[in-house]
Amino acid sequence: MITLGEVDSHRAALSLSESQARTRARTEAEAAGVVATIFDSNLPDDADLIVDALLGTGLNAVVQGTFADAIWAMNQHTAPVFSVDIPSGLNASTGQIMGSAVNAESTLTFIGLKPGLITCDGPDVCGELYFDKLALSKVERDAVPAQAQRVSYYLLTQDAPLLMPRTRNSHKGHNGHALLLGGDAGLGGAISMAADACCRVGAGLTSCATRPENVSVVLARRPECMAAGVNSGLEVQPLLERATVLACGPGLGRTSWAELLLQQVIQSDLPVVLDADALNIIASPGSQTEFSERDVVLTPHPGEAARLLDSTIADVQSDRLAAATAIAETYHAVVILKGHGSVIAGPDGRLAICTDGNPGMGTGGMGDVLTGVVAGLLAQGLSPWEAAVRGACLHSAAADMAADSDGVRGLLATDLLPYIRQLVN
Ligand SMILES: NC(=O)C1=CN([C@@H]2O[C@H](COP(=O)(O)OP(=O)(O)OC[C@H]3O[C@@H](n4cnc5c(N)ncnc54)[C@H](OP(=O)(O)O)[C@@H]3O)[C@@H](O)[C@H]2O)[C@@H](O)CC1
Ligand SMILES: Nc1ncnc2c1ncn2[C@@H]1O[C@H](COP(=O)(O)OP(=O)(O)O)[C@@H](O)[C@H]1O
Repeated sequence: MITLGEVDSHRAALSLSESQARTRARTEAEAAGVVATIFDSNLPDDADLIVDALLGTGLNAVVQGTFADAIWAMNQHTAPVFSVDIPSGLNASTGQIMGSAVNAESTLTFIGLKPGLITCDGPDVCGELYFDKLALSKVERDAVPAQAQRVSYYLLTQDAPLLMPRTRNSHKGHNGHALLLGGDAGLGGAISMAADACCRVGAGLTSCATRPENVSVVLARRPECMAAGVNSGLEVQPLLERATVLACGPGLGRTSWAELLLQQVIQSDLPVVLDADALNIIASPGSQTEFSERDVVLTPHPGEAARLLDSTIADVQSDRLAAATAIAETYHAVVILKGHGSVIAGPDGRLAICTDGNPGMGTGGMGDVLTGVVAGLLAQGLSPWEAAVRGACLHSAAADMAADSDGVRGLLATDLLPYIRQLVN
């Protein structure tokens, strides 16, 4: 770990402007023994550490000119780069690289953890992240309102377990009955994985409504799950009457069969998780656009989020917090905007960013497992916000454990299941 003391003793400074603040910074650096030179496209070959204090949290435009040259030079140099507050070129609010950004070995950020450090491209460029609240008092720090709460499985379980222990006298009826709907032709795996995850997170009973040809797929994978083949809304009705929580979307497809199932789900007043094609269908013109009287969790990936907002994936990724908030407000639902640094947004404006997870999760079926996890947590009585925050962290932390055990590449959605079970206990 690089400490500030070590940094002070190294010769590394860039001087690009003569503004008052920079002049003062340079004066103080020189007083501390730093040799200041005008940047001329080259950095000293013999530097053994580069301190990047070039651009800060106010950056809101693409990096150009000498600044871009300096970032390029730092990234080409063999010495490790230590970024002060934020890697230059990274947008502190959104985590977007503004044209180019420093690839830091480590970043020491001050006073507050900037959302851009933990979502989108932030984790890729900030390296090891350290935090210092400086010498500010709590009153001074509280004067800078936090944009979002950082959440992780570790942080959530520091003082209490993720889920309350069960009473000895509890039975399956106390742990909820989740009904999962989806699994069009050829997509039976999606609903089957969601159901398995729902069972493993601890739902008392798990049922599926799927295409008749997928019933055997679900039962072969998880005989504890009850699977019904459905062709019409009438066949869904009795299943809805037995359920306490719904989830709809994994492998649902976009046929009239899918619309028929979703219609039954929308008409119910049970708590619900909507994912994948259920989101694509509600995003289409003339569909249901808000759920103000109901407990609803929407779990879009950036592609689905773009459809919900009638926007583009690039727009969603350019400000993930704003996109998640816009969906939460429009649909009056809790939203998990998936991807690295999943953003959880509530219709009341609450925001959290999950810092668990790894790129091994970029494989088909991972989101289907998350749907089952969140449904299983709702079934056990968590509020939509708690189910979304705890579900996202539990899912990603399980993926981290699986990746720690056998590596990132080749990680499969079903590899998470034994770890999910460990983490809920
Ligand atoms: N075994 C099974 O049965 C499985 C069944 N499945 C079922 O298949 C159905 C179709 O689902 P789907 O998500 O593959 O299709 P779709 O909504 O068009 O999304 C793709 C678009 O989204 C984007 N995108 C995604 N993530 C992103 C990110 N992090 N960051 C940025 N962009 C991201 C991506 O953008 P790109 O970057 O590629 O342009 C692409 O355009 C659905 O019912 C599902 O349940 C799957 O679950 C797999 C296993
Ligand atoms: N690089 C990454 N880092 C952390 N989490 C990731 C990463 N890539 C994907 N994920 C997670 O994996 C899941 C993928 O969901 P989704 O795209 O809906 O998959 P699918 O539709 O195949 O089931 C989400 O929970 C997402 O947050």
